[in-house]
Amino acid sequence: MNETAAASASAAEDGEPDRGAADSAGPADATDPDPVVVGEGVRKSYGEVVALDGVEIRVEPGEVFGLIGPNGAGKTTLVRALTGTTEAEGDLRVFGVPPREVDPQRIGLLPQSFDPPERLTAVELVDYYGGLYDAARDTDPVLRDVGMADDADAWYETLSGGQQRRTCVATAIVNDPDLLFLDEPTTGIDPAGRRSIHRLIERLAGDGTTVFLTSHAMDEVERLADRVALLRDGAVVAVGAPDELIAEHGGEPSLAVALDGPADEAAVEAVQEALSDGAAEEDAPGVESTPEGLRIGGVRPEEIGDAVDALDAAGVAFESLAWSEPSLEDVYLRLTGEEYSPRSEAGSGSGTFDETAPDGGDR
Ligand SMILES: Nc1ncnc2c1ncn2[C@@H]1O[C@H](COP(=O)(O)OP(=O)(O)OP(=O)(O)O)[C@@H](O)[C@H]1O
Repeated sequence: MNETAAASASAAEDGEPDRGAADSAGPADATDPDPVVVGEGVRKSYGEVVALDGVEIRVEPGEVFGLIGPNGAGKTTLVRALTGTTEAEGDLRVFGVPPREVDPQRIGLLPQSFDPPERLTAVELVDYYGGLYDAARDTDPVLRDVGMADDADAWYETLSGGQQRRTCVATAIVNDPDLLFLDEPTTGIDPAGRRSIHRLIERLAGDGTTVFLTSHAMDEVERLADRVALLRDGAVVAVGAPDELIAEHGGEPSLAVALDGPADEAAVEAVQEALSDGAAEEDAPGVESTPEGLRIGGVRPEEIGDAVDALDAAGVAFESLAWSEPSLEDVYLRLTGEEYSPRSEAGSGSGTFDETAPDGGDR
């Protein structure tokens, strides 16, 4: 039995859920003034291990709320506490009531690990989970939503990892939940599958579903989340819209210069000196050695040509250049204290260049 079934079962074990109280919290639509999720001073320990250390969190109706943080930060524990699959201290409210009193019909949960109850096909599995609720959507359109219509009759255990994950997402949305918890929904899913899950999340959010998303894929969270909370050592250390967090904590745009290894001190100094030529010291871009070469900070796109001139003047022959804007990944790396790691692949807001087009061509 997985946590979805466990959540329903735990509600049943505790007696009939307090539907009156849940209903009085009102439907989860954009006009609902009450937060969907509130956590104040949430604590949870496993023996000596403090998994949650005073979490403060608030999720508004219709939001896609992203929860990020390093391995072991407490994300899954928080999801479990909010879905009533584990007990935690503090004040937790979902639709205005303690998690175990929420009408299970209103909640969808894709747990991090999923253990189907027995040998079933994808369609049988979604039927099974649909049967746990008073009202469920038809299975076929749910499987279509997650791109599994063509493999509906395949045994779950014979599906690829990505197909299995998409089937799991189907079990989490079969009851058309008002609040959907997705704990790392795209882990192991190929790029096309990820896109289909992203579109599905966008569509669900557009229809008013509140989505609580945990992920290690920063691009995914940056794209999907209205607001993001960064959890570190069991506490929220930053929360805000991705743009706000990037502006506050992401740092500056930079130019990654690929060499045949880390730049030595002399090369860093030479480039720094060439860049500083004529500029006030505080205005000169910062240069630092990286495992791949060196990084010049604070370079705007129109300044890439100047940076290339400085590299030439310093006698630094580079293999390629990659300019990038700060992203949520930079926020994550800075706030978690993990080592700065320049992104090498081109993505949104970034571009790669080679030496034959030092000004970046027609970007
Ligand atoms: N059932 C458990 N028994 C003992 N310790 C646990 C249990 N569940 C979680 N922990 C511990 O609590 C801490 C938080 O774990 P949790 O799984 O919530 O982190 P996470 O942020 O979801 O990590 P990941 O990104 O790796 O999934 C970790 O130190 C973990 O080892």
